[in-house]
Amino acid sequence: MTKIGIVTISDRASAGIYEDRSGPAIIAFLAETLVSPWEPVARVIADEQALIEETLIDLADRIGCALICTTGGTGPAERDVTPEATEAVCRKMMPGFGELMRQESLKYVPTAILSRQTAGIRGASLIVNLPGKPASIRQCLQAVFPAVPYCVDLIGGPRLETDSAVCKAFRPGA
Ligand SMILES: Nc1ncnc2c1ncn2[C@@H]1O[C@H](COP(=O)(O)OP(=O)(O)OP(=O)(O)O)[C@@H](O)[C@H]1O
Ligand SMILES: Nc1nc2c(c(=O)[nH]1)N[C@H]1C(S)=C(S)[C@@H](COP(=O)(O)O)O[C@H]1N2
Repeated sequence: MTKIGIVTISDRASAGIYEDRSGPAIIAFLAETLVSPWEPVARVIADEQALIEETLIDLADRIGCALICTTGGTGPAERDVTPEATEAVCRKMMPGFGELMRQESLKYVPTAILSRQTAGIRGASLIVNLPGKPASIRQCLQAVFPAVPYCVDLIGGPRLETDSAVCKAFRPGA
């Protein structure tokens, strides 16, 4: 069964100060979008670079997640280090994901440019950063998801199938 990692990176959600709503929003989006069998592996952690790196490595190398979505820690504040952790564990960066997500987010909030969200490849795992705000999840994933299944194909991951009424995955030549 295809495993998908969901990592909420928030000091306050991980301390129980507020309930994590962004991790569940990622799971809800994937449940609506994917028709091939998959299983979420969710983690809620603090904004600590070493811990983020450890979690991403565990989900990619030990659990074997085809896709890992993070939420939170992408902004300019001192403790926002998710993009640094992502870059540290990835062999290849995929800057187009961040570019498209910021462009799309700008339709909703003028602060979209404050997110340094990016994406990258570690082994056969695609890691995608999302902002922390629960509402940003759908806005960002809807924009990039058409390219996700083909990206996962190209890195040797499992074949992800989407419900074309919700998200039309694009595979060149298919
Ligand atoms: N995982 C989440 N679940 C629910 N609400 C969230 C989550 N992450 C962020 N928010 C909301 O968005 C607001 C702004 O998020 P902010 O960028 O401060 O989050 P963060 O950096 O992920 O969290 P923290 O500062 O606790 O580490 C928060 O005050 C909260 O209302
Ligand atoms: N779609 C969308 N993108 C968004 C936002 C949002 O509400 N919706 N918030 C912005 C804000 S206010 C910040 S500070 C940055 C970084 O958020 P993070 O540190 O929680 O990841 O994401 C930005 N991108």
